[in-house]
Amino acid sequence: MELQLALDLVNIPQAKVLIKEVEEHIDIVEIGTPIIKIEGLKAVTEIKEAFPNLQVLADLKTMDAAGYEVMKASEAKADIITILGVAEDESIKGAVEEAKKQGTRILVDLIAVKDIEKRAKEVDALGVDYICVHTGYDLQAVGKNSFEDLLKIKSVVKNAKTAVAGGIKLETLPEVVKAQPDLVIVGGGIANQEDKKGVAAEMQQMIKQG
Ligand SMILES: O=C([C@H](O)CO)[C@H](O)[C@H](O)COP(=O)(O)O
Repeated sequence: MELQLALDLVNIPQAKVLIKEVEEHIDIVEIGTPIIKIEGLKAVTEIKEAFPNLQVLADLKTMDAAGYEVMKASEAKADIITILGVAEDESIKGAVEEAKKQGTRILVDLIAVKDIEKRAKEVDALGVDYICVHTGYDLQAVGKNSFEDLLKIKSVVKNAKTAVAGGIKLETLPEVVKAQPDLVIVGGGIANQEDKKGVAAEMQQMIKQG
């Protein structure tokens, strides 16, 4: 099981300060969709160059022109790139094909997918690397989480690694760890805490104990 820190509501200099504080306790750093929209793919390049030992995920949430976007994010030094599960199969196939050429990996984000099990099975057959259940900020705001969805995909996904994101905190992490995803994605649960390093260290320990 790996820990990914998601950074969404910061700029590049703020991201660097935050990563420095917790880098020894995380495996992957996510350059979130809002950062990429505001700063561009140079955010991915700058973070990878500053932290070469961390894997960097570019949260593009690609919906179309997938091969092209994966090519550009790979050239910007991303290790993992996200595409939406609601995208067409052709887009997901294009993303997988380009990632193979570039030596990068694809994470499918199932945000807004209605039939989670059906779509997880379909994208698993398309050869993606990770399949992620995700309750976005706007559904978290009305009290939803992804824990049941994680159990659903764990029962059908055969090839890809499973991932979970959306409002995970230190208090809810034990429930997540019990379901044994391959990747746990935490944004505000670390980034918005006073003692970021302490929280990341505790999370890392829980994840390692599995
Ligand atoms: O992907 C995300 C969201 O859609 C905003 O871009 C977040 O990175 C993801 O939800 C993890 O962040 P938290 O929910 O704060 O843990």
